[in-house]
Formats: sequence, structure tokens, C-alpha cells
Amino acid sequence: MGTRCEGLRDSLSPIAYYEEYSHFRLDCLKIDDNKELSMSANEDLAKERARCDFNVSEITNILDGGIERTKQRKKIESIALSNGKCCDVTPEETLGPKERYENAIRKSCLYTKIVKDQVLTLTGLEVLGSNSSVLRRTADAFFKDISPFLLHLGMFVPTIMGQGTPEQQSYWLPRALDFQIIGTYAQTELGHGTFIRGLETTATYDPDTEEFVIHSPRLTSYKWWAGGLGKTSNYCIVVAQLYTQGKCYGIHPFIVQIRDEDTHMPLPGVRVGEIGPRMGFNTADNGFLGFDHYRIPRNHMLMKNSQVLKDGTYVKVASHSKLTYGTMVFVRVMLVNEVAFNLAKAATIAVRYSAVRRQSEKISGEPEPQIIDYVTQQHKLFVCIATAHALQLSSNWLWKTFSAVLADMRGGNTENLPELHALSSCLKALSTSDSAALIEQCRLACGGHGYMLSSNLPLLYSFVTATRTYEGDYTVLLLQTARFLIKAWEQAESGNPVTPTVSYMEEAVVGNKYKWNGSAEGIIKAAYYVAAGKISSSVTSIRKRMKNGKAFEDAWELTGVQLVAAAEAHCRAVICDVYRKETVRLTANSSPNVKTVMDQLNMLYLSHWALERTGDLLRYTSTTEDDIISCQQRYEELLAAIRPNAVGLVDAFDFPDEILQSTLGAYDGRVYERLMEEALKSPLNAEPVNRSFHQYLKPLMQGKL
Ligand SMILES: CCCCC/C=C\C/C=C\C/C=C\C/C=C\C/C=C\CCCCC(=O)SCCNC(=O)CCNC(=O)[C@H](O)C(C)(C)COP(=O)(O)OP(=O)(O)OC[C@H]1O[C@@H](n2cnc3c(N)ncnc32)[C@H](O)[C@@H]1OP(=O)(O)O
Ligand SMILES: Cc1cc2nc3c(=O)[nH]c(=O)nc-3n(C[C@H](O)[C@H](O)[C@H](O)COP(=O)(O)OP(=O)(O)OC[C@H]3O[C@@H](n4cnc5c(N)ncnc54)[C@H](O)[C@@H]3O)c2cc1C
Repeated sequence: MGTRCEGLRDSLSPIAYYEEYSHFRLDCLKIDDNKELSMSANEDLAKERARCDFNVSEITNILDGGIERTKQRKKIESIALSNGKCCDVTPEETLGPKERYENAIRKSCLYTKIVKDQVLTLTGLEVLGSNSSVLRRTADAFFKDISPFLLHLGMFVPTIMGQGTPEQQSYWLPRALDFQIIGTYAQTELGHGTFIRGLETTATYDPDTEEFVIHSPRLTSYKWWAGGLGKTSNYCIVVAQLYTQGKCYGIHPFIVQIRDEDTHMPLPGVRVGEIGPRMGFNTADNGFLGFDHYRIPRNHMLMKNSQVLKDGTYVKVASHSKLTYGTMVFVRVMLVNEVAFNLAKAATIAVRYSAVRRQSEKISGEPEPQIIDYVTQQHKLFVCIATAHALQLSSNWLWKTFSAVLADMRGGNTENLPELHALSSCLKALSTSDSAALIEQCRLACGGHGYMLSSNLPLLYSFVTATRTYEGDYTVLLLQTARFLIKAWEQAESGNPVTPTVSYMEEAVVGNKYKWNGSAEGIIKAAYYVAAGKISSSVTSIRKRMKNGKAFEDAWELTGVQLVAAAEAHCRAVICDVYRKETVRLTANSSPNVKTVMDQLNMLYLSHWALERTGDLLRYTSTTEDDIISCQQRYEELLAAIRPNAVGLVDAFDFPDEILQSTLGAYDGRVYERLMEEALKSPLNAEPVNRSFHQYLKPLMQGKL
């Protein structure tokens, strides 16, 4: 058997090698009868499920948005998952970079075909609307890392929809939706990501040929980062500075073909490639792109918001200057849902594992407890479940707000765009930051096994931590929200009406201190008073600095730390408020035990954040030390109350094992068996002796090196 293992790698391609190797790996390690690897489900998990006192599917339906939506999701999931070919023969993380990418393309094509042939016939174009989150979720059964097609569906198609004229949409969308072309969104450059007015790629109109000349004048103007750009896409949205009739009109989006549709070779004048290994996203071929006076037809400029006529005349169509930023706002809204989903996955893995894992002794000589019975473990984990709920419900609410503002804008009314921008910016910032931190908390809660890639927690973290940066960095987006808050504060001070999400300012500007009461509504009101206090302090600092001779821009910059904290506090209050109201609304007709457990989770979230911000409460409200002590006591009571339902709560997220892809989090709790099964798939276990022994170790050990 050893001989077969040793010779194999040399005679087969890497993927064929792994496929072949997976059939005899157990032989190689001489665990040939599988005796030690029990197939029966873990008893502790079974007991946890038996003691859960609420109807799990009721909460699943609430999170899905109703029983019909749960049915629809399950139907789509079962179509996709019943196609066994989605499974990897060998774990994707053990492949080299090229094989990983090729495997990701294979799986993306397979998944796309399933969606086109079987899901679209079921849902029609609904698949792009309310079912897109189901498609996104189901895709995780195919990819542990990221599909190279994510940007095609996530940004290329939405940009055409949001920025193209009806004629442009009718030309490009059918081709894109049918995957006849694959695109991405190339905005960021080597030199600029945040400050998009500073982008350097130029699109200069030539009226003689009715073309734009796309050019990258210097290294820093090279497009950098776009997902799927390096090898997959043949088209992309390029965001470039528009020049016509000798004048620059700022950044605009263009559809640019970069590769031949038949040979896939980069077209003359286009330089494209992949940017190299990254912390995550390693299957998404993030790329670079440069242009050498590359010509595209005039009508490849996306012209819904502004146009360049044949003679070069520039015409502004849109009623708001920032509508070209629309795709970013859309994706920020989508990302809140995206990270809620990923956090729910991490919580499921860590809670199930904590019910299976036993460690240490609470009382000497007694059986080792399940680690979930340590109150410190509950403290780490239950806030993750609660936050996943808070973000899921906030994301649904944000989506409704987004849709309403979009409908207004279709009628020419952009009045509510600044509030939407402020909300989507801060919710994107906080949800991604909280989720990344809590996924890491879940990993740490799983001890050493959480560090295994097969737990899926490291990959979840590396994916989600990037969301804090892309589509607008955390700090930068909170500063955008702060601009809106400071203006709103000034309006409230002068007695003018303010928009709904900042209406708390009208009461707070008077200067009263809020008296704490420990109810949910009381904690939320206190959170708003903390936000108001921080906004007020920022305003005072800016004014003081200006009084001392600073220009507004300098005073703003020097107050940046306070402004970010104010925007964070505002957003936290909004999340607490929305989470509370949505919980009450959605459980109005639920069974009593569902109502109770949803209320407990909600109170846990509110108490958690009150305790995290005791300094702020003491400073900006009339909260006393005794109030904090009773809040702490309530928090600890909630941990104990939630404990028996913890496994039921994560089961309610309803992730099939294929989507979780975790040795620690599978439904049956066969943690140790799965860890061993995955270990045996490691390429290093394909041979009893690695060739480096003969090449290096043996000579070293025998003093012959
Ligand atoms: C087969 C397998 C398939 C699997 C998939 C299955 C299904 C998929 C379906 C769905 C996918 C689901 C989810 C995920 C989707 C996609 C995500 C995946 C990956 C994404 C990868 C990342 C992509 C990117 O990162 S693209 C690049 C993004 N870049 C940024 O975000 C840049 C950030 N910078 C900015 O936004 C701006 O520069 C700025 C910081 C806002 C500053 O802009 P500036 O013009 O300088 O403005 P200024 O500060 O001066 O402000 C002036 C004024 O304008 C207001 N303003 C600013 N922005 C906006 C806006 N967007 N809207 C409205 N108003 C805005 C600003 O507040 C000022 O107002 P005022 O003067 O104060 O009143
Ligand atoms: C995994 C991944 C995928 C991506 N995919 C795409 C893609 O598909 N298409 C695309 O176009 N782009 C993509 N990007 C790029 C991404 O959008 C940018 O990286 C992001 O917008 C941040 O910009 P930056 O890298 O220029 O950071 P910088 O702006 O250089 O930020 C560096 C630091 O400076 C701080 N800073 C910057 N400006 C200010 C300010 N005004 N005030 C205070 N602090 C400031 C930031 O807070 C941060 O701490 C991707 C990035 C990643 C990581």
C-alpha cells in the first residue's frame, strides 16, 4: 500500500491525485475497518434538543420572514443540495492556489446551472429579489471560501440595473443574467479606495469616433481588488474620471470589455491579472487592471444619471449628485444581511460544539461538565445568537427603508437619500465590525479545535473581517453618518423638524438627563440619550476649536475620535430600538414559549450593551451604580434562563450540514469522528513516509547532510 501512495502524486494531476487518494486514505493509515469512528449521533446534543421548551420551527419561520418563505427556502435548498456533485472530494483548503481557483470555477458553473435550470423555473426573476439571500446562503454548500461569480451577481448586475438606461438594461441584463458574459466592479485603485473623487483612471470622450478612451496614467491608477477580475470576468464596470470637451465631470461608471468572448484572451490595450494571496477571498481571483488608451463605444457609459451626447455635450439627468454611488449603498444594505447570516453560522457551530465538549471539573470528582454549562461560556456565546437576531431583523428593516427611498427616487424625490446614506453607512459599519469580533469570539470559545480550518470558523472570520473594510471602511462610514448627525443636531437646536431616525434629538437638545429604568424601552431610551450626549459633546468640541481659530475642516478632523464614537452610539441605539420593536411585532401571535425566549434574547442584547457602555451611561444619563448592579444581575439571570434553549435556538437558524461545512457544528454532534475523518483527508496522510525524510531528515539524523 505504501508503494501505491508514494508513487501516486508523480503520476496524476493534483485534482486526480486527491480524488484517487480519498479512496484509500484509510488504508494508508491502517485504520481500515473504521471501528473507532462511531456513526451514532452525540447523546448530549439529543438531550439538549429534548429539553428545549419552544417550537423550533416557529422561530425559523420568524427569521425567514414567514412560513411560506421558509417553505420556499427549503425547496430551493433541497434542489441545490440534492445535486451530490457539489461536494468536494477533498477539502478545498488543502488544494494549492491554482487548483482551488479551478475547483471554485467548476463549482460556480455547477451551481449556476442548477439555479438556471431548476431554481429559476421555480421562482422566475424573483430569484434576484426576495430570494437572492436564499441563493447566497445555499451557495455556501458549494464554497467554503468565495465564488468567483459573487461580484457578477452582487455588483455587476446591480450596477447595470441601477445606473443603466432602459435601453442599456435591455441590452446588457439578459446577457449577464444568462451568464453569457461575466462581469465585476472595478472601482478601487492601487492609490485610492476610500476617496473615490481621487480616482485616477480617465475616460476621455472622442467625438470624432464617438468613443471613450480609457487610460491608466500611472501605477497608482491601476484598478486593484475587484473580485473575479483576475481570471474570470470578460467585462467589468470601470469607475473613471469623465473628460469631455476639455472638462472633467468627475467619476462615472462604464461597461468595459476586457477579454475576448471566445478565446478569453485580454484585449489589446488591457493589462489584467490576479493580485496574489490574501487573508481570505482566495478563490475569488481579486484582480488588477490597467488600460493603455483603450477605446470603448460611447453607449458603454452607463447613462441613467448623466449622459454624454454624440457631440460631447455633458447632460446631468439625476436630481442628486451622489446617485452614481448607488451600487455602494445597495451593497451596504445587503451586507448587513450577509454578516447576520455568517454570524448565525458561527454561533451554531460554537453552541453545538459547546454542548458536546466536556472539560474540567466544576466539583472535584464529579463528571466533567459540558462547557456550555460554564457561565463564562454562556457569556461568550449567547450574545452571538442575540446579535445574529438583532442584525437579521435590522437588515430586514433597512431593506424596507431602502426600498421605500428607492421608490421615492424613481418619482424624482431624493429628500430621504441623506438619511438612507447615514443609516446604511453606520449599520454596515457596526454590523460587520460586531460580526467579525463575535465570529472570532466563537472561534476562541471552541478552544484548540476552533483553530482547525475544518471547523470553518477561521474561514468565516477571514471572510467577514474583510466586510469591515470593503464597501467603505468602518471609520470612514461612521464619519459619513456623523456628518448627518451633526447637521441634524443643529437643526434640532434651532427648533426645526428632523427626520424619524434622529427624532430623539428633539427631546435631548433641551439638556435633560435621562433617569434609568431597567425595562427594554428604558434601556433603549438611555442608549438614545448616550448618543445625544456624544453628539452634543462633539458639537461643543468643534465649536470650541473654531472659536479658538480653527477652520471648520480642522476642527472636524481634530474631533474625529468623538465623532466616530457618536455615530457608533447612534447606530447602537437604532439597532436596539429596531430589534425590540421587530421582536414585539413578529412574536405578537407566537406561542407563549417562543415569545418568552425571543424576549429573553432581546433583553440579553440590551443588557449586554448597557453593561458594555456603563461609563457612557454614568456620564450622559442619571444611571447610578445600583442601577448597573441590577442590570448585571438581570444579565446573569438571562444567561441561566436561555441556557436550556441554547441548542434549540441555533437549530432554529436551520442550517443544513452542507451549508455549515463544519466538523464542530454538524447536527449530529459527531465532533471527534468528523475531526478524525477530515484529518485523514490531509494530503500529508496520503503516504506513510514523506519524501523529505529521505531528502533531508535522514541525512541530518545520520550526520550526512
Ligand atoms: C454562482 C455563485 C453565486 C453566489 C452568490 C449568490 C447570490 C449573490 C446575490 C447577492 C449577494 C449578496 C451580498 C453580497 C454582495 C456583494 C458583496 C460582495 C463582495 C463585495 C466586495 C467589495 C466591493 C467593493 O469594495 S467596491 C468599492 C467600494 N468602495 C467604497 O465603498 C468607497 C468608500 N468611499 C465612499 O463611499 C466615498 O468616497 C465617501 C467616503 C462616502 C466620500 O465621498 P465624497 O464624494 O468624497 O463625498 P463627501 O465626503 O465630500 O460628501 C459629500 C456629500 O455627499 C454625501 N454622500 C456621500 N456618499 C453618499 C451616498 N452614497 N449617498 C448619498 N449621499 C452621499 C455626504 O454625506 C456629503 O453630504 P453632506 O455634504 O454632508 O450633506
Ligand atoms: C476582500 C476585499 C475585496 C474587495 N473587493 C473590491 C471590489 O470588488 N471592487 C472594488 O472596487 N474594490 C474592492 N475592494 C476595495 C475596498 O473597497 C477598499 O479596500 C475599501 O474601500 C477601503 O479603501 P482603502 O483600501 O483605500 O483604505 P484606506 O482608505 O487607505 O484606509 C486605510 C486607513 O485610513 C483610514 N482613513 C482613510 N480615509 C480616512 C478619512 N477620511 N478619515 C479618517 N480615516 C481615514 C481608514 O479608516 C483606514 O484605517 C475590496 C477590498 C477587500 C479587502
